[in-house]
Amino acid sequence: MPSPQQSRNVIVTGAARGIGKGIALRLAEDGHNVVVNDINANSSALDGVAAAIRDMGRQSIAVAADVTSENEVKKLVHQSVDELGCLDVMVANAGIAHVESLLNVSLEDWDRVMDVNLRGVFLCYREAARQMIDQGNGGKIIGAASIVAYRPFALLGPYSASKWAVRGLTQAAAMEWAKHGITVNAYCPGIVGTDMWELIDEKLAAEEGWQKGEALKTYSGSIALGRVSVPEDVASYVSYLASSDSDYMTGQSVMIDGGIQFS
Ligand SMILES: NC(=O)C1=CN([C@@H]2O[C@H](COP(=O)(O)OP(=O)(O)OC[C@H]3O[C@@H](n4cnc5c(N)ncnc54)[C@H](O)[C@@H]3O)[C@@H](O)[C@H]2O)C=CC1
Ligand SMILES: CC(=O)C(C)=O
Repeated sequence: MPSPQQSRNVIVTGAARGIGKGIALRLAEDGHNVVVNDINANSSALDGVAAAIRDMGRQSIAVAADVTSENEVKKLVHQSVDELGCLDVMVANAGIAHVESLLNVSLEDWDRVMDVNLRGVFLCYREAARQMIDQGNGGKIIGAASIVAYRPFALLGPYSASKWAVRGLTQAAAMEWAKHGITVNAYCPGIVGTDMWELIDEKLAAEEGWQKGEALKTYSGSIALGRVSVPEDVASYVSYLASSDSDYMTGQSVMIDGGIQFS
């Protein structure tokens, strides 16, 4: 008989909306205390997520921080530990998309995507690991990759490269931190109906001369299970990664895409 899950203290970045919000609410339902983070621009939405978690009887605070800033990520971790007592699980979810032909991608856009999707994940992984190693009880570090970490989408070149790199970073971190009892895994969603896909659809339409909605329809045609994903699909898998049921799993980036990619 499996033992009941113990309550853990968790940080979820990019949690004001979309997949991050879905993960934060699911982990709170699982009985965990959740610090929710997002960049400043989303602070009232973020406050709403923290309030919803407190309404479930868990502890939660909203901490605005830009994951690309070393100082702000350090403060996010310290503030979370001050509030909750320790950190058991880090979910480095924040990410941005950029749709453009590689021939036209500027260095500024390249850097912006890499800064949020790779540097941001690295900073969250590293600061969480430092805290967990100090605590001496292990921990769980979880990052946002994507199916494009296995097979890129054309016109999402820098984004695909950043997610491919998150997969590599996740493997390296798993190798280095296993001796501290820390597992490191990533989730690879497919096509999730969030604001990010609204933007991708709009930009792909502009690049390809398509109608609004056509890109989403075209790409979602390849989903074996026949529907676009919702944040809760991804959150169920992250719930497993945050639980003791996944204790023997590390360094993996697993697709949760309804059957788009088959590796
Ligand atoms: N929507 C999809 O189909 C897929 C999404 N993903 C990944 O899942 C993660 C979440 O995606 P969605 O919820 O769809 O995106 P979203 O765009 O709906 O939400 C992302 C959140 O991250 C926040 N954020 C952006 N930059 C930040 C920064 N510098 N610091 C802190 N927060 C920041 C945004 O304000 C936003 O609230 C991303 O890493 C994304 O790349 C992966 C595969 C598919
Ligand atoms: C946004 C994203 O990662 C995909 C594959 O849609």
